[in-house]
Amino acid sequence: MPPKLDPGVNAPGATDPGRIRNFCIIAHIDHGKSTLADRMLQLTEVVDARQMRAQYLDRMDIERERGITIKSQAVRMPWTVREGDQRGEHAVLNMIDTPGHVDFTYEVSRSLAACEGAVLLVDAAQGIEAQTLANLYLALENDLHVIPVLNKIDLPAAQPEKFAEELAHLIGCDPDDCIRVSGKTGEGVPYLLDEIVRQFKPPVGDPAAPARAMIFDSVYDVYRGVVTYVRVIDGRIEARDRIKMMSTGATHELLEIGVISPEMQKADALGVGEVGYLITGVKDVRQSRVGDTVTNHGRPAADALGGYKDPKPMVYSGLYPIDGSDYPALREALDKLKLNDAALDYEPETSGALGFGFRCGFLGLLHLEIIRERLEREYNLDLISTAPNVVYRAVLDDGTEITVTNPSEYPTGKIAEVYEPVVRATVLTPNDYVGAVMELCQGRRGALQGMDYLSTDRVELRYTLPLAEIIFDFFDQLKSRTKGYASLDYEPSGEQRSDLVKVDILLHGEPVDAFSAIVHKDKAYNYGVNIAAKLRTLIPRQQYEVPIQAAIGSRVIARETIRAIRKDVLAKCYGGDISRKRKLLEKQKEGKKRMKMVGRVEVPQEAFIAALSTSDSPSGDGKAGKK
Ligand SMILES: Nc1nc2c(ncn2[C@@H]2O[C@H](COP(=O)(O)OP(=O)(O)OP(=O)(O)O)[C@@H](O)[C@H]2O)c(=O)[nH]1
Repeated sequence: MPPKLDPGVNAPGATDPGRIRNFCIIAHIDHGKSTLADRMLQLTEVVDARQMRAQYLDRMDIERERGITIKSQAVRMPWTVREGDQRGEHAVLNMIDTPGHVDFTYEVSRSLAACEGAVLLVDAAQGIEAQTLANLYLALENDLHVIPVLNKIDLPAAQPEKFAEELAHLIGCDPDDCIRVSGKTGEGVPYLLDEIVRQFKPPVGDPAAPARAMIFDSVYDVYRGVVTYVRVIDGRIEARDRIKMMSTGATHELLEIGVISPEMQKADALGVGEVGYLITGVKDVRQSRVGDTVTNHGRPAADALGGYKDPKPMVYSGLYPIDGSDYPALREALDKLKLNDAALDYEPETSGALGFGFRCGFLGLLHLEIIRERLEREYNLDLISTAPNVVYRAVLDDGTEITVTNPSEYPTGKIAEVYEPVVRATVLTPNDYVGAVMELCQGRRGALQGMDYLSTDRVELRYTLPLAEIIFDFFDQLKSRTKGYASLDYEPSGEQRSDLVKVDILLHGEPVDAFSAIVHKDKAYNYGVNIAAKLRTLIPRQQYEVPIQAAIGSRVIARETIRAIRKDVLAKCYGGDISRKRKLLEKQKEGKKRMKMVGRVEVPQEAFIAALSTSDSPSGDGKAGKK
């Protein structure tokens, strides 16, 4: 690829900040962010038509297949204004791609903090959705200038006039200020690039001050170690500097710095307002954390930039290899994934039912799914994951506080108070489904905080909901009750005191740790009945009667019984050859090996997998599984 960077005034490290525009594109999922980014890469000639492939910036296979962006990237694009009074002006655009999913809100907020402007992209056939709003609020909180853009105007179903009204109403501008584009055909995109130069402010910073750069992403590369993406706020970072991470004080030798356009290109320095990458040879993204400030070791800045937060897992789940001998392989795979994922947290745990595994912490359900899929796909592991749970804080009678990340470790008795995490959720729905949405949220212990009409047929509902109630099938339920029209976004919003209990499931009097769940008192009965009924259909009959009980402490709340059978494999075999009998007995023994012994009960591993893999949630409104 020929370098497209102007070696003169626009060279990295020598660029006048006045020419730079740092921006991001924010949009609801599927509103066409990646497609628009592709068109921009092409129009600015950073990628030529021959090399263009769809979603150029989404590098991970899983991302490409699912069409979602997980990791943000930054691309430097030269652009010469084509029209208007600034015609002919050379600019350097840094497009910072932000992840689109709620699990990664913190990463989104850091990417936004690296920009001066945001292109708010809305599908002209769909209109505003929940994530459009959530992202807009985040952009406004970060003081970004917002350019409203309606995308997909080439679609016959597009209604740009209608949605321009809605969008203008939302951000308080004139409907004519909404730029209309098609990321697919490229229509309107050059004009949008011109407007980016015109409307967004160039970065400001003190070139003479000690260097300060904010990390907005860091990724692990097998060949190069950790690649850290930064935006320089003040001063200058030179290729041979020794740098210091301000949150930990760790120092590193710089091996390389440069910009992405759209592949890595080495540079001598990065100056005020510039966006680029650093490589130091560290092998673990934890040493180069999103939100941290990089400064010069020899001449350090006095204060770090604000906004740094440690990533905190919100959802926990146990991951167990189906084949116990894969345990070391699972450990190795997790160690590798951790290098690239500062938010992944795990520690070994043992389950009576599932054997050796790991308790893993994730940012949310999508994060869990991605990690699980990568483990299965990239490392060839077959895994069972236990039902995800949130983190509870329990205060005991004697005032001790404990954090519970695993329901089976929930203390029995002596609990004074329990707190569970809550989220602030925004649901956008057409008018007709308001009732259905409210019913769902109420059923999940939601508290209505407010309701606004965005237009005559679109309503924004704001709820606080326990996180535990939405991590299972809330989104699926929302979609099915609104025929797919409602959209959801949420963000953590502290914790609340709740009436929670632990429900244990006992097989033949022995608790099965993998099925313990912490649920609201009112839903405990449903959960118990559902799981007991499901297990009854999944566990084969044994030589003796096996009770399945659901219990809170020592109080049994539900019971099912697996009736006894007496299977005499030799029954049909009277007389005859002894070797035939032996063969039958051997065969029976083989079959028994595949069972797991849980206490005195033999449970086929498939029963666990089946019982854990349905969408039935501890919120208790799922139906018992059928065989
Ligand atoms: N007709 C038409 N389709 C478009 C246009 N832009 C995007 N699409 C289609 O819309 C779908 C979603 O586009 P993406 O670019 O993947 O959307 P995205 O916002 O990046 O999605 P996420 O990365 O999942 O957030 C794809 O099938 C695109 O082909 C457009 O201007 N016109």
